[in-house]
Amino acid sequence: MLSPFEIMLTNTTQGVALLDADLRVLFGNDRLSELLQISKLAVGVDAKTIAAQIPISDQQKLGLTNWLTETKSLHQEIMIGDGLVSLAFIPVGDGGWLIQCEDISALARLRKELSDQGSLFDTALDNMPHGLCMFDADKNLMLCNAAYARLYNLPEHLTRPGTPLEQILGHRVTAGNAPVHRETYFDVVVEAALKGSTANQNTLLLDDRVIKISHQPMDNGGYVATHEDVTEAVRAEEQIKYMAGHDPLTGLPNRALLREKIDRELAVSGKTTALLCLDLDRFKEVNDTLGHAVGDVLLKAVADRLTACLRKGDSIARLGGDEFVVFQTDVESRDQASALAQRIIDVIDEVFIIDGKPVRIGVSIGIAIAPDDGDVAESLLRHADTALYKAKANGRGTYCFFETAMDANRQERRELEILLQQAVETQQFEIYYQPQVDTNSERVVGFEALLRWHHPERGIISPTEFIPLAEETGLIVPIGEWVLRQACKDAASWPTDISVAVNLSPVQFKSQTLAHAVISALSDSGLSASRLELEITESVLLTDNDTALATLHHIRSLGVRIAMDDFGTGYSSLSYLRLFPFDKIKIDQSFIRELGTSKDCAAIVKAVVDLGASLGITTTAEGVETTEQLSRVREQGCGEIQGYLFGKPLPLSSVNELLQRQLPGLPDMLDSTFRN
Ligand SMILES: Nc1nc2c(ncn2[C@@H]2O[C@@H]3COP(=O)(O)O[C@H]4[C@@H](O)[C@H](n5cnc6c(=O)[nH]c(N)nc65)O[C@@H]4COP(=O)(O)O[C@H]3[C@H]2O)c(=O)[nH]1
Repeated sequence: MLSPFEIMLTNTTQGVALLDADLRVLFGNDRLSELLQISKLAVGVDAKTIAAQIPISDQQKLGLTNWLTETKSLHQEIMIGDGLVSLAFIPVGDGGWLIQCEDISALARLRKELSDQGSLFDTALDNMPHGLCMFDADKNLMLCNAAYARLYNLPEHLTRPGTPLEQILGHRVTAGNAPVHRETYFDVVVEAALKGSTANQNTLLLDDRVIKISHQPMDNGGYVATHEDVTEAVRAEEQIKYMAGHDPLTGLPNRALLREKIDRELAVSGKTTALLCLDLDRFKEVNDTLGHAVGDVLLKAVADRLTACLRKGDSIARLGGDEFVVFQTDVESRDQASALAQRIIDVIDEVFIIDGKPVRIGVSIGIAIAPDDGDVAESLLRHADTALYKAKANGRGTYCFFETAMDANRQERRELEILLQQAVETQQFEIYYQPQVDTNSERVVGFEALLRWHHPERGIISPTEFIPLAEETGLIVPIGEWVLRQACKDAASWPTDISVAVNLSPVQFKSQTLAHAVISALSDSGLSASRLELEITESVLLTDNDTALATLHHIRSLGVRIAMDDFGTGYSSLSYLRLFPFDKIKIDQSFIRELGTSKDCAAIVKAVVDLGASLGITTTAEGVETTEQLSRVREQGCGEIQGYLFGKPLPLSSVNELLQRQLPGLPDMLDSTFRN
């Protein structure tokens, strides 16, 4: 009969055995045999015999036997088969021993899981690109990862849990990577985090790095923080911001930044300020002839000279191309703005030496005064630009203040620009032809094509009004090509001894398509090249001389004649006669008008005619209106005449009519119908 004690030991889930002082079994339950995977325990068996049966390695067995020999209390975990058991050897009162064995496989699994998780967590933490640290409520380090240590170059002993924040900071101060404003950072941000406030901020370090630090309070009264080196991102952002507000070539602020500055200034100061809009004169010529690289160097040099003209508080910007703006603050009177404008004109007028070559440009300036001409950047800029337009029209190299009346003119010009664009699209043009007459025979030998714009509401608009605009906007290129094609087509239907003269704008020479347009107009119309005459003014040869001359030679080689128009009105008409073999000189009507009154004019006309004769060039007198002028130019020896006396510019239908009347053998067919 088993005692209650034996019943309890027999049925417990633990393996249990009682040994006497000689380590012989007094009692052992089946659970112990099961856990140790040995045969049932018999009373009196020696513990060492039992140990020898346990299926463990010999080394483990030896360890166990040694321990039994030493008879010391022991608590050990042993792997037996797939399971883990905990084995305890506990002394009991009379020198005997209690063996207690428990299956701890489940606990081991749990431990393993935990340890796996722990190492996973450690791996994740140490492989995080950002630094992470946790501090407790007493500002002692709880943990930090490798990135945190790397970020601040912390030695290993300062990354151990328990390290005070003060020590870490002390090291960082010495290493030169503490926050620049460390009092603010530690006293304000860290203290706030310890009091439970979330914080997120970029912190500038002494070594110029920017660290994005996020603090999150924890339940234990401490905080967890992530530290990320965002130096590159912040620098890139700063760079982008800088680029958005600056001109990359000169480094000057751009329009957007200047507008911001002006608006800020105007909103607070209430003082008089001046806005000067600058446009470089002849810059395009430099760019076209010397190349963009020289143009760029010139713009930088201009920026430097302009900057040197400014006082403290003034600002400058480049709006693009050759346009600059100067904002002059604290202007006591208009004179101060005038003085600055004149100073700028003078310094830009001085020769620039670029790549060892002298380069001369100039500058035109439009000035708007705030608050009189506008109290926001937008309107000031617009008005200064309007004044600039006027300054350029006044002859460049000057400055001009904005006046209210200018706005209306500008508006009108803008409207005309839109209308002109529409005119090109809907073909509102017509060519009128003005007869050119042989002085001796008084017979028509050709016609000059003169463009007319029929606007549906405004009626006929004069070419003197729209040609300059067409040149500025570049519309002269399609318009000019149309004139060329149409004039050749019309002339092809006239008698073969009648030629047609077409005006060419300097802008057309820049388009590179001019020679091709001439060839195609001739071949499409079937007009012989010798019946086409192209009239150019000396301004064609003023800029980019070589390209224009090459185009002219190309066109002349086709058999087309080239005439110099408005001769005498430019500065160097005579010198251009040496540059190119012109076929005709057209003496400007201003000389003809004064033939009767000015001796000088008569002398000039005579000299030009003689010069033409010696060079084998025909001379045409333009603007002959009276019989007196006719007899004088005839006396001087002009070969051809053009003017209201012989006929005003006529529509094509009237030209055909006129030509029909001019039958061979009849000297003067220009009757009054065509003269008025
Ligand atoms: N007072 C007076 N004037 C006379 C007399 N005889 C001719 N005229 C005018 O003088 C201008 C002569 O043409 P231009 O000097 O080439 O000057 C032309 C020319 O530079 C330009 N133009 C006209 N058509 C074209 C064109 O198709 N292309 C280009 N690029 N320019 C053109 O517009 C200018 C003005 O043309 P229009 O108004 O037709 O004015 C014409 C003509 O009508 C006269 O006896 N007395």
